[in-house]
Amino acid sequence: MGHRRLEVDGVSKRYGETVALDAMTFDVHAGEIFGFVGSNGAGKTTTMRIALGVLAADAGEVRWDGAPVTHRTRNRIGYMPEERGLYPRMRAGEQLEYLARLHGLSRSEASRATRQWTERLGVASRIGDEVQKLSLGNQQRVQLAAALVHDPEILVLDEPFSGLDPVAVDVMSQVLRDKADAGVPVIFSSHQLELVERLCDRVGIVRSGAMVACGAVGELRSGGAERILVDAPQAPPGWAAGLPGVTVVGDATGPTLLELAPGADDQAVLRAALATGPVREFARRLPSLTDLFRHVVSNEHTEHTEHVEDTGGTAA
Ligand SMILES: Nc1ncnc2c1ncn2[C@@H]1O[C@H](COP(=O)(O)OP(=O)(O)OP(=O)(O)O)[C@@H](O)[C@H]1O
Repeated sequence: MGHRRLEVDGVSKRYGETVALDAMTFDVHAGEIFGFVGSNGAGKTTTMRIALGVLAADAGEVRWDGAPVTHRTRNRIGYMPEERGLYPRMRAGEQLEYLARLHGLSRSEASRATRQWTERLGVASRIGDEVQKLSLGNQQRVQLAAALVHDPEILVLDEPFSGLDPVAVDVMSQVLRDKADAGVPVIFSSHQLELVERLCDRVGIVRSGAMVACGAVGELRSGGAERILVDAPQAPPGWAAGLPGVTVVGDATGPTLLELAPGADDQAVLRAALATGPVREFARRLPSLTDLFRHVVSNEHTEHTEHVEDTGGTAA
C-alpha cells in the first residue's frame, strides 16, 4: 500500500509549434499532498489532463500503482477541472448524485455521499439551487464535492483554492489532508504559494513544460542560498554593500536581509554590523517558497536571453 504512487514519466505534449510539456517527470505517493506550481502557461493543466486521461500525450506515460492509467483507473480519479465543468441549469444536489451514479454508486449511496460532502463543504443548504445561481465560491465548493462524491483513490485538482474565502480555504485544506491521511495521493495546482508551503508535503515547480525543482518544502527551502537577517539600527544605508560574497536582498528601512555566496564569511558580516553600533538580531533565514519561485522564474529569463544570443551567434 505504501509504495502506491502516481507516476508522470517523461510526458511530452505539443500544440502545433507550442511545446506545452517537455519530458515532464515526477511522482506523487499515496498519502501525500503534492503542490504543483509554475507560471501561467507552464504546463500544469496540460499535465493534469494527461494524468486523468482526457488528453493524450505525444510521448511518455502516466502510471498508477505501476500500471499505465487506463479508462478504469480514470474512473477512480477525482478530478476538479480548471474550466469548471458543472451543468449550470442543473440543481447542485441532483448533479452530484448524477456524477456519483456515473461512477457506479447505487442510488442510496449517491444520495448519502451527496449529503455528506455538501455538509462537509458547507453547501448543504444549496443543494436545491441551480448551479448557475450559486456564488462563484459556492460553485467551487460544489465542484470539489463533485470530485469527491465517488470516493476516489486519487485526487487531481486544478486550482481548487482560487476564489475561496479564508474559511472555505481552511475547510478545503482539511479535506485534502484527511484524504491524504486515508492513503489518497493528492495533487493540486495553485498560485497561492503561502498556502502551498503550509499544506503540501512536497512541491514541484514547473517551468516551460518541465519540472525544475521538486521535493519537500523544507528541503527546497534549505537548498537555496544562505540568507542572514541583520538588525543593526544605527547602521547607515549601504553598510553591507562592499562585503565580499554578500548581496543585499532586502534594503528597506529596518533589518537588512543579506544573501551569502557559498563560502562567504558570516562572522565578517557580524563584525561589520557591530562596527556600526549595536546588533539586535543576527539570524539565518530560509527563503520562502515565493522566493524560490521567483528565482526559478528569473532563471527562465536569463536562459531565454542566452538562448536568443546563441541563435544570433549561429545566424551570424
Ligand atoms: N488547447 C490548446 N491549444 C493550443 N495551445 C494550448 C492548448 N492548451 C494549452 N496550450 C498551451 O500549452 C501551454 C501550457 O498550458 P497549460 O494550460 O498547461 O499551463 P498552466 O501551467 O496550467 O497555466 P495557468 O497557470 O495559466 O493555468 C501554454 O503555452 C498554452 O498556451
